[in-house]
Amino acid sequence: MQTSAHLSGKEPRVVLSARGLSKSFGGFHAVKNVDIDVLDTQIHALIGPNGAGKTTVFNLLTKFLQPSSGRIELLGEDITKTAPDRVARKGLVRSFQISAVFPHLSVLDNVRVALQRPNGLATQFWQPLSALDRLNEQAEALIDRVGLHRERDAIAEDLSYGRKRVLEIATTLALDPRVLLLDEPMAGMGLEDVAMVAEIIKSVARDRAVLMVEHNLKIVSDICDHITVLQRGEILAQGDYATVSQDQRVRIAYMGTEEN
Ligand SMILES: Nc1ncnc2c1ncn2[C@@H]1O[C@H](COP(=O)(O)OP(=O)(O)OP(=O)(O)O)[C@@H](O)[C@H]1O
Repeated sequence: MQTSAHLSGKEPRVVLSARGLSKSFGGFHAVKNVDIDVLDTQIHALIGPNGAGKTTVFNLLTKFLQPSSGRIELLGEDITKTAPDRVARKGLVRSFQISAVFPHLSVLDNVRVALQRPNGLATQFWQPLSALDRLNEQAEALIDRVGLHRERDAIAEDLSYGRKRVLEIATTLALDPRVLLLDEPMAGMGLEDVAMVAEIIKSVARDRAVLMVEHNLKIVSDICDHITVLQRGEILAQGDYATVSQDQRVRIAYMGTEEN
């Protein structure tokens, strides 16, 4: 796939990297010696069978878990020992599950509340929602960007599952992350919502990096520039889809067959 950076002839730079990342739970090595580079303007997929260590890698990168060993850098800065809230403020943001959306607020109000944070209004949460009116223009632009304009005034809990996930992505984008981590963003969606979210992810990756855990290989092949395959906590293969899908070890480990 041609990213905007490729088209402009500029090599995308590494914005998030890990070296020798490992995590043990008791004597069990859930993640072993993982090296990963996430590049700006690229969509990077983390795939692998159940229990491969994908969620643990996400938790390590966002510092929800402290690594047993290894080093993590965000925008060239060592964040190995940085607390998760500071990592988020530095621009590495994970899209949370639907619980992050306020169910009784409208789509517009959810986005306006999310926009408070980058605008330094976080301590004014107790004020009436009308205090957020100056964020309306920005909120409308974000709502348009993710294609929720028709649902602008709908109450979040009345949205379909797919639209709730889109709203969740919008509230995460309100923080303007440099690196966006998405955990199975299309899980449980119908085909129409999958196609829409794929387009949203491609669009948001034009000016940031996206790292996503994804089980659906069709989605991975359609939108991801780079793929890291994990198995039993270790990297089995890395590269573009053509490279990893031709790898015999990936075929056996991930698909359980050398065929296809
Ligand atoms: N807190 C924990 N304590 C003990 N073992 C854990 C813990 N968290 C994860 N594990 C184990 O580490 C391994 C990797 O789990 P992880 O959830 O990272 O895999 P995954 O690739 O995300 O799997 P799935 O696709 O099923 O979500 C699994 O064997 C899991 O049981």
